[in-house]
Amino acid sequence: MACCCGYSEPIDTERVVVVAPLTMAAPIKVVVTGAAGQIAYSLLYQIASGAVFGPEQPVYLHLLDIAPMMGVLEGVVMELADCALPLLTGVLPTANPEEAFKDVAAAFLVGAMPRREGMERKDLLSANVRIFKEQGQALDKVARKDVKVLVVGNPANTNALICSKYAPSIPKENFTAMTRLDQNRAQSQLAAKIGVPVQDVKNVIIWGNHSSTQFPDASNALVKINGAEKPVPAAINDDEYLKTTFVSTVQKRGAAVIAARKMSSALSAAKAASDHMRDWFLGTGDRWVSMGVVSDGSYGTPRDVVFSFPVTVSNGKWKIVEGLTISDFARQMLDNTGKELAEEKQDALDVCKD
Ligand SMILES: NC(=O)C1=CN([C@@H]2O[C@H](COP(=O)(O)OP(=O)(O)OC[C@H]3O[C@@H](n4cnc5c(N)ncnc54)[C@H](O)[C@@H]3O)[C@@H](O)[C@H]2O)C=CC1
Ligand SMILES: O=C([O-])CC(=O)C(=O)O
Repeated sequence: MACCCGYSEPIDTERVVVVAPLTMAAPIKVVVTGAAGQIAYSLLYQIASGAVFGPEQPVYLHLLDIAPMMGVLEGVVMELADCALPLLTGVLPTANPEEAFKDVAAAFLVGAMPRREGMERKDLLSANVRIFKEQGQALDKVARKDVKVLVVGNPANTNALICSKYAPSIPKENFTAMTRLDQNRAQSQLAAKIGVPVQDVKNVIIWGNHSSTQFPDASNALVKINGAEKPVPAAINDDEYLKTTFVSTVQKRGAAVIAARKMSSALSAAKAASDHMRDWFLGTGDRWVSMGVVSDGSYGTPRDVVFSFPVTVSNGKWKIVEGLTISDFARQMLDNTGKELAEEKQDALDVCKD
């Protein structure tokens, strides 16, 4: 029950020095890498404004980038101050991973080279995977053991796997890769096709790799039409579309944005990163979301690669949705993306040997 001064309980002013309203939790430390880059420029505001960890959770932001970007990062720090955000209790800009990861509860690993037109994301592997080896080692040394790590930098699934491998003291379940942008793209395509608001479509799945082999799967998706829930395949009534145009549009959306913008998706990537981490911290209810997680072999997928599955989240723990029927078409798609992930893993391990 709130009392007249706005605090949740009456305060004994003899004993307590109040520096923040008692309804506020203690601040959590959150790191964003690649903090001087494109995605971070949209993401930082979302984190600091309360959209990710909730309107009652203050955050202390650790911003990591490489030494030559410290000047640019200074400008970002100025802008964060100029936002005058009540939940932002402090900012630490740094080029030192061990300083950046110290005691963090959440890590957005964005910093990595983006692809240019004509490249596949796995072409970034040799350049980027070493970053995730080094950052895994730093997380292992200094982060909280319950840190939730979201890898955004490409190739995201394999980078997340490598990061986890080099942070053996942190549970594997705490490392995830972002396929939420693909999920959001898929949901948006389906909503437009059916002619409903995007929030009325749910349970579309992204299986596998955040690459052009991913399988956007609408076979279990539901849509609300005139207040009643209906399977998406019945609402669209065009299996050929769902197996071809829908799949390839989502698979190639990143490349389409690069062709148009000459730079890769950033606004939508930041929104997806916020969605992913918010759902991981605050839960999903019975809604399914897609996350790249270390595979336990569910649905006949290769073990020990970071594979995107449908999950639900409660109490900060994700759980793979079980018992879905896999059609022959889906089987082929899952096998194909799983094979690519197994190959990427081998390539990444070879790079990390040096
Ligand atoms: N998983 C997904 O759905 C998506 C992933 N991406 C990927 O996210 C990554 C970042 O994209 P943008 O922000 O657009 O790139 P950007 O080039 O604008 O920014 C990247 C930043 O990372 C920094 N950086 C490089 N090495 C670093 C290191 N070792 N430690 C810390 N920072 C480092 C760079 O200096 C730069 O400031 C790319 O790999 C891109 O392909 C982009 C969109 C969606
Ligand atoms: O396409 C890219 O390189 C960036 C990305 O991962 C995406 O937009 O999905």
